[in-house]
Amino acid sequence: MTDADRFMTPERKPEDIDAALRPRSLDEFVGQKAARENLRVFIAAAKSRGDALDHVLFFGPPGLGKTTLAQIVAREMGVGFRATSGPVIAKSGDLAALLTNLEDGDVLFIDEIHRLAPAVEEVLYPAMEDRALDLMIGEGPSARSVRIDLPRFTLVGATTRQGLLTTPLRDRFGIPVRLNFYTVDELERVVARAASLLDLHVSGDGAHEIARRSRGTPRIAGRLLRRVRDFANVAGTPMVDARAADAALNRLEVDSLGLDAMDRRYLMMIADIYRGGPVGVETLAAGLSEPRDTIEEVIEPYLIQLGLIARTARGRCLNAGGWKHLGLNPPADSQDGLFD
Ligand SMILES: Nc1ncnc2c1ncn2[C@@H]1O[C@H](COP(=O)(O)OP(=O)(O)OP(=O)(O)O)[C@@H](O)[C@H]1O
Ligand SMILES: [Mg+2]
Repeated sequence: MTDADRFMTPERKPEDIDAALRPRSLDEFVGQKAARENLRVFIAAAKSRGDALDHVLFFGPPGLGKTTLAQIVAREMGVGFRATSGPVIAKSGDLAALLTNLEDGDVLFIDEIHRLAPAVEEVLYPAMEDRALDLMIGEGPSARSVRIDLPRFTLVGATTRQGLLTTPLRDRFGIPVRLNFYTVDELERVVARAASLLDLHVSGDGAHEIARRSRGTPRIAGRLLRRVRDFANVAGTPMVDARAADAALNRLEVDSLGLDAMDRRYLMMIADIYRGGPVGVETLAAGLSEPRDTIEEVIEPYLIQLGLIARTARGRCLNAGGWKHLGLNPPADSQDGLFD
């Protein structure tokens, strides 16, 4: 199974017709309370000064609302929104063109900002710091550098890999915002809101069931809700309650913790072949035929959040909760159980 086939991956898929469910204001945005309240203050302050908002960096696992918040920032500031992404900007000239075409106050959103080419990144430094562009005119001995002033703008960067950002780039963001996995309560509200937008009747316990199996991720909650709706439509169920949701999610092979077949294969590999670990991530990647990045960015964060596995210096280990979830006992000589 490749990642593209995974139903529970928090990564974007074409079928997530996200736009309809995307909250459009800070008030509609559920969860991430600290981030939301801080943004509200910074936006109000910038507006009262008549200034552009300082540059913002959103980082955290896929599907938690980085792009959504970037759009909200522009809307709340009442400015234009231009979007691009790191790998798309091939040459420094492309970025220069984007920057010079901004209108006063605009938000420039760069998704996957950790994937900017180094030469392109160099252009961003003076742009972010001094609102200026340093261009080289001519070649050889007659070459000279000219400085062009840029309109005021806010750079909003998003990344799932904050650790891969270079220090000079990271330091130029005045407002770094970490997004965390959502609580079940918060996801219940995400599900209820999405259900009403989709005109679907979901009971409180139905929303709870979907929420607790959504891997802490609103994108997955939206996706599960759509699939549950399909089952409900075909079965003619007028109201999705916990039983209907549970039946649909079981058919999708999403287990009681929201783990799918890929997660269980990952856990089983550590349990079965490596007796609970430690085992290196490269070894797991080879064994599962998955890229290391997918394992580290997509599979592991939620398993760690649930306390099923631990990342240690010597490799990945299954915790007592991981053994329990698999319905297995750790081997008698295992060190595990000591650490959780
Ligand atoms: N706080 C929230 N409340 C309600 N819905 C949300 C919230 N955050 C995200 N969503 C929904 O989840 C989906 C994914 O959000 P978004 O695209 O912003 O994630 P992302 O962090 O940018 O993901 P990626 O890293 O893959 O780009 C969207 O459909 C959005 O409607
Ligand atoms: Mg995004």
